[in-house]
Amino acid sequence: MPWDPVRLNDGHSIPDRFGTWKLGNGQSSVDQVDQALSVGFSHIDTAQFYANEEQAGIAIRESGLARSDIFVTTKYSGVGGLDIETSVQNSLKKLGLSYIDLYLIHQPYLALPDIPTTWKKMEALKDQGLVKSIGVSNFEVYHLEILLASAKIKPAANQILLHPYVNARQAPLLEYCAAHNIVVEAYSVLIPVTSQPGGPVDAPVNSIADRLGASADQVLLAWAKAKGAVVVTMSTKKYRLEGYLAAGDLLLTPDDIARIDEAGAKGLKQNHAFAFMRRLALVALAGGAALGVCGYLGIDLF
Ligand SMILES: NC(=O)C1=CN([C@@H]2O[C@H](COP(=O)(O)OP(=O)(O)OC[C@H]3O[C@@H](n4cnc5c(N)ncnc54)[C@H](O)[C@@H]3O)[C@@H](O)[C@H]2O)C=CC1
Ligand SMILES: O=CCc1c[nH]c2ccccc12
Repeated sequence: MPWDPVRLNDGHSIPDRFGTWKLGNGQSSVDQVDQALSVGFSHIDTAQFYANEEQAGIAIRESGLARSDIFVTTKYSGVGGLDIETSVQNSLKKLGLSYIDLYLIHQPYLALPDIPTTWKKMEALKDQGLVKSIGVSNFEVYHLEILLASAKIKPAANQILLHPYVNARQAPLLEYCAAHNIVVEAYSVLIPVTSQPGGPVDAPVNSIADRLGASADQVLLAWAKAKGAVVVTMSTKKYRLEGYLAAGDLLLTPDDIARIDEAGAKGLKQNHAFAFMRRLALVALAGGAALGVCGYLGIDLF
């Protein structure tokens, strides 16, 4: 049973998720997107920067799915210093589509010369029918405050980093987005099993996974869903993609979520301590090296 589509503030809906960044591992990008669509994903998340819009377009056409059954997100990433108007036309051409479902500003620093001017350009794309919905990515509360102060059209979504180790830091942003009816899309939700395994989140996630007969990645996806986010994830492996879709059925209890949140917050403190110790070690090393050089050169420091 796939995850339920989420309603955006402009009346459109955003369906099941899949990302396309860093496709590889021997399988062509076309095959990977093809595989995701055949497994049941209907949302392709790409970006100007990912340089795989053409492959995503081929896979969409090869899938034989109706355009209305696929939701395509792409992003203005500032590639080549091109402006938004030229970038969106290039993305449409590469994707082979007449419209994009959701167009995002990839990072706030790309909103040049400023956020209000850039957002006006985004609104014009929607008015022209080139994109159905417009949104942002990696925007923090103060970026959204600037944007909303002059916006005629609210951003439909904000795609942000969200996993248990950044949950506490991102909580005010999640609250702000909820209060303004902006859907949060979460990326890198699986960090505790990909690049930061072995941290305090592992114990609750694994014990919840055992109880539910699920995998750790499924529990993390269900955790992000419970936070109200639409998850953007990916895998080159078919069994993982199927597992991601099945995670839509996992029901975490409030206690499960609290345990993961608490463990995630501990991880942040440990990371600070680790970063401090690493900085201390680097200073000691640099000091030692400087003393050594001075000694070698015969410079008397004391
Ligand atoms: N807007 C933005 O700035 C960003 C957007 N994104 C989007 O989000 C998508 C997903 O981003 P990711 O960081 O890759 O997300 P992710 O945290 O969902 O990780 C996906 C990776 O986890 C691996 N994985 C899954 N289960 C695993 C397990 N049990 N053990 C080890 N590895 C496992 C998968 O094979 C895959 O490579 C991207 O493809 C892109 O579309 C990603 C980063 C930034
Ligand atoms: O999406 C993943 C990488 C990424 C995050 N922000 C930017 C901005 C411009 C290009 C790539 C990215």
